[in-house]
Amino acid sequence: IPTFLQNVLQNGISKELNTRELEIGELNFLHTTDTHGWLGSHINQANYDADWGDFVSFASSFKRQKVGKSRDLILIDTGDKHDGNGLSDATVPNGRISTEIFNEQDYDLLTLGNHELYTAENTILEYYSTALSQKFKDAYVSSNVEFVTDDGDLVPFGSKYRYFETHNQNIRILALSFMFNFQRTNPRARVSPATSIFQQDWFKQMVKQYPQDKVDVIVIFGHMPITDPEAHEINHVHTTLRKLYPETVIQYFGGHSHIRDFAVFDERATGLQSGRFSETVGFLSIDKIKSGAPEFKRRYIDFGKHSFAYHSGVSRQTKKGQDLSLKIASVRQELNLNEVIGHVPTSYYMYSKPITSKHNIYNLLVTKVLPRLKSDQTDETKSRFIIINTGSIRYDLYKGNFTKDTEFIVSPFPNDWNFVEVPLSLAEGVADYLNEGPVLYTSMAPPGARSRKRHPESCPFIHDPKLSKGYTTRDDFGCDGDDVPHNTELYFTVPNVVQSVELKPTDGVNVHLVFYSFIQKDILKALNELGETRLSGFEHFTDRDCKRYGGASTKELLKEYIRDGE
Ligand SMILES: Nc1nc2c(ncn2[C@@H]2O[C@H](COP(=O)(O)O)[C@@H](O)[C@H]2O)c(=O)[nH]1
Ligand SMILES: [Zn+2]
Ligand SMILES: [Zn+2]
Repeated sequence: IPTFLQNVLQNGISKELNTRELEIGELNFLHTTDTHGWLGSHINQANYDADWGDFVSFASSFKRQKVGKSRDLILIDTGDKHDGNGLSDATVPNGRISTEIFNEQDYDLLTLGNHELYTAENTILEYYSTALSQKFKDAYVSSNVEFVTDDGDLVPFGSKYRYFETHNQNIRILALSFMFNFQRTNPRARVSPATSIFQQDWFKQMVKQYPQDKVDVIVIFGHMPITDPEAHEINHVHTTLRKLYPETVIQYFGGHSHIRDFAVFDERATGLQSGRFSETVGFLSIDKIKSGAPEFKRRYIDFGKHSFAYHSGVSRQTKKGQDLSLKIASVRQELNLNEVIGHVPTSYYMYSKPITSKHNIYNLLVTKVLPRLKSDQTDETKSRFIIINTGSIRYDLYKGNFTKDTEFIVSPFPNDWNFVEVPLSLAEGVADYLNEGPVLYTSMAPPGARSRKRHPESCPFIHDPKLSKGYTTRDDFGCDGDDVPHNTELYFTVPNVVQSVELKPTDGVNVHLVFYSFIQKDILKALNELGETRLSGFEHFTDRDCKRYGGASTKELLKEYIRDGE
């Protein structure tokens, strides 16, 4: 048999033989988060070859074939539904068409992420098209985010909580949803710190109406990391809830940090997080709910046709799923997402290669792409430092066609360039300051860059020719969470910012410090802290000193670089 066929046979068979089962219990959950517009599958990664039509088919077939009528299933999503893929970002406003596709999934509980809060148009779209929709008006919960109406009134963003009984076993569920303490909302929304809601009247009333003896499971789902080494927000929430409901099973579903994660909070409470970009469907089951000794099982399902067929026992799509896949394909055509702009000669990675490697995407940007930036506002005779936050890059750049979709996938944010003229002695210290100092105002690194180090020991290194690269997740239950075993991928740490430096033989001592408007507050903070320690009689820089630099976005510069070839 030809080698390629041997590989397919081996891989296919080994995948079947090695796929870890879902341990179905009394109460079961499927969870997605941080999908960021990835509803059309991953063309460059076979592990994740399912689209949203496949996922809609899977949920329905899994519920019918595996969960059945004697047990219950709850579908949950925890936000961040655009910014990162052409299907969402190539429309105005972004998410206009992808929201309709996303909402075809029959979620029982859903909420928003911080990416629904950066711009007013996204917030308004999310509120009216999903939170208030006929389909989701009972399912949409946000306990600490409020919407600002046209008249300036603050109203709940969906329901503050949801109390319901499951369809088959009448398990009594009390659901609340929290956004992390996100402080960059646009004027059409307000986020209150999660723990502040415990003092609010509606919450006290809810506890009175639904005390412990009226609730079997509390579900806390939201755009908040399950593991939060810096702020411990979810742990503070758990401490208060456990005081109010000392015996009740509490199940958390988190998001935002883009990792597969599972945490044990206590003997009756666990938390699950299900990755990013439709690479994962999180599965969780709870058994012996009323026994006082509940049993939790978790699984991270590769968002792929093999996994969906394996776990549901059905390989054919439902009619609804099939129609949705056809719609996704036609929307991709309509938006020209397959239009080839150039060819990427080799892959460039965010995490899998060290920042010094020419196969690291940040290395590519600072050495080849950012120096192409041309200002349309000022001269370029001065030396210049161009600083970007690494979180502005969202995905590896794979060898092969660079399409219109690739632009949005790799660098979706608009990112205007600003600059400030500063002494060289300050400019040369800013990047190190931002990389070594505390997180100032903006989380600048890519999501998940910090959380990967949660468990000091990682899982045993796997390198098996029969397996493909993919997630090998270590969590509080160990290293068997992923449904398909994969070869270990290396992860190298990513700094908060990277910079390109162009020193020119000019007589002046001042240089141009160029940066994204998105991180202006952090840049000014760094400059002023450095100025105070390094320069006597130093006067603080302010927003007034920052000017528009103009020029093409990183997305445009990268496209031009690829189109022009090496
Ligand atoms: N340069 C920019 N970076 C941005 C922008 N919006 C977000 N980000 C970065 O993304 C992550 C947060 O992503 P999430 O999916 O986990 O919410 C964070 O690192 C931000 O720095 C932007 O407009 N420009
Ligand atoms: Zn996200
Ligand atoms: Zn987020």
